[in-house]
Amino acid sequence: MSALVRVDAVSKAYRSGGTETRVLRAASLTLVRGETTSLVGASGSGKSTLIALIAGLMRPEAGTISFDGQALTDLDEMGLARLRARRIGVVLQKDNLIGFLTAAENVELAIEFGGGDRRAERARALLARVGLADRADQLPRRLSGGEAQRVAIAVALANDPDLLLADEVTGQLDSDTAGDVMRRIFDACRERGLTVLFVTHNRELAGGAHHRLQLVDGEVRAA
Ligand SMILES: Nc1ncnc2c1ncn2[C@@H]1O[C@H](COP(=O)(O)OP(=O)(O)OP(=O)(O)O)[C@@H](O)[C@H]1O
Repeated sequence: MSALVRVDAVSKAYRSGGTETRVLRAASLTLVRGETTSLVGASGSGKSTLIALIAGLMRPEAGTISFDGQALTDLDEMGLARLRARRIGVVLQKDNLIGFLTAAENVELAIEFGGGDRRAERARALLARVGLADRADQLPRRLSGGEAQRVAIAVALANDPDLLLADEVTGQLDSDTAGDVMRRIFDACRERGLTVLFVTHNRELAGGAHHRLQLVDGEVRAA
């Protein structure tokens, strides 16, 4: 069991006005290479904060996060952006797509950021993989919620990342569509050796992961 990501004793608080909200207190976790990990926790418990820290979109106040042996604190903003573009796919609850670009163009842009070639061809192949070959030329507003999230998965997988971070990707979907979206994520994990961390409020979906974690009082525990 080798670790792709190690989060060690990470703390984070938000300050706005004169008040401080302490969200994470010495939170630690390991993401095992090629395996899925689910993260549950009450609303406001810090799940999105933890995802943002692992994605390098935010920095912790204390503690360390390492990705494939590299400490994120050793990277500057450009280094973090490059790491995200090439090795980490992120899918959020909604609004993952650029509204004035078609599904295919959204995927092509991600491939371009990652420095990839054969963009049009690869974008269509990725969309076909998530069952959307016939929706490639649609703008996001013409897609259903489930279709838009599947395009977002294609975007996140565009550069064949090592890690997929999925923050409540199925939160707004009915349970059949949610199951379908998660199945596609699990398939990618199996087929490509992708490592996945996904946040969900759905206990059944959480139970399908190799490893199950929960956030309680700012700490990560086994669920
Ligand atoms: N930018 C911010 N400024 C101030 N407080 C914030 C900020 N972002 C989040 N918070 C607060 O930090 C806490 C944790 O937020 P976070 O979004 O990480 O929780 P969550 O577990 O993902 O919640 P949910 O399940 O509702 O999405 C909440 O109390 C939230 O109000």
